[in-house]
Amino acid sequence: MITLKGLHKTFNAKSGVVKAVDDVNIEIEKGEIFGIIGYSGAGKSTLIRMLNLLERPTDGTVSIDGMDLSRLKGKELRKARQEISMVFQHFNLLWSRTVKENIAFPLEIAGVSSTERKKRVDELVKLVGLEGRENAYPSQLSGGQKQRVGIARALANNPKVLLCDEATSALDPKTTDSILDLLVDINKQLGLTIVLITHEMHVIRKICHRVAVMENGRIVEQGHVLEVFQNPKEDITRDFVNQLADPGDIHKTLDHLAEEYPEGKVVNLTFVQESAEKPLISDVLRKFAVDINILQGKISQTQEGAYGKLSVLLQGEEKDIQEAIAYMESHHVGVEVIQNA
Ligand SMILES: Nc1ncnc2c1ncn2[C@@H]1O[C@H](COP(=O)(O)OP(=O)(O)OP(=O)(O)O)[C@@H](O)[C@H]1O
Repeated sequence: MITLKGLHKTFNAKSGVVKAVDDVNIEIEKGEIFGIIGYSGAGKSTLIRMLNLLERPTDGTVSIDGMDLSRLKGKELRKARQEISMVFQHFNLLWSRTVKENIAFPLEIAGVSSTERKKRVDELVKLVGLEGRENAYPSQLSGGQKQRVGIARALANNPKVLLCDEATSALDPKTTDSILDLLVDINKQLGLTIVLITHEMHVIRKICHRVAVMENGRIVEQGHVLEVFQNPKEDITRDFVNQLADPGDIHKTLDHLAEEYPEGKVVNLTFVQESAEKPLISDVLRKFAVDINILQGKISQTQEGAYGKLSVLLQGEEKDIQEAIAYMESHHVGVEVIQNA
């Protein structure tokens, strides 16, 4: 549905030429939630702004449903843009307008009659869960409610694509989750294609079907979320995946264990889908002469199934440990020896 081909954007800054986006090629399917993750300065904002031509590519094409946006100008471009809406990190609401007046704004611009507008605003208020707050001003709303207004406004003209520019970065974790749940609901109910940019792997884990990792303007890795989580190829991707493990004091624990059990092996196990739901640890304990000490673990859901990470200390003869590791690998569990004491 969305095809980005050979996309480049260079800026002539005072400090010299900046390649903000460098040869990006992505194909996004209809109805999919596609996430682009990267650190600050990676080029995410520039890339997402090229999807609705807020930023014009220096080179390459952006096509939506086969239509090359980069060729459109004036009226045609404005019309095409109605199909590609955007939600912003800092909401970008009109502070002197109430919730319903903010949501009605894009309908006014599109020339929708006042009766139709009222009907549509009522639907949207319900859709985003803002009943009872219609007449409030943005300053009277919580961050999550403000973003709900932003989402309702973005959906007003029935777009085909919703672009989310760090839509939850200004929100606390609980509110972030409620907004992410809302985006999943909308994606399912309306079959809307969602493209989001973020620096948080939690956002990718919770709602995306596929992910692209961006570094220095380039997409260095992309794929289905669970595949990328289980088998990250690039160092930067591994760093992002490790955000999910919440290591806390794990390094201190590892040092301590290394001293106490010099014959042990600390390993990170990664489980996805079915392997996350099987009693693998008890199987290993039954079949092999090893002891397992669980150091930390977490299991969470993605759009495509369960994803679990477990750090354990394996103790026993080297041969038995190796056999246990081979057994786990043969059951589609990722095994990474993180410390060879
Ligand atoms: N209008 C501009 N003029 C000059 N340089 C720019 C411009 N916009 C972006 N850049 C540069 O392009 C690079 C990518 O910026 P971009 O904002 O797209 O990254 P990002 O991944 O979205 O980071 P952040 O989350 O911090 O916004 C940076 O080096 C930035 O300084």
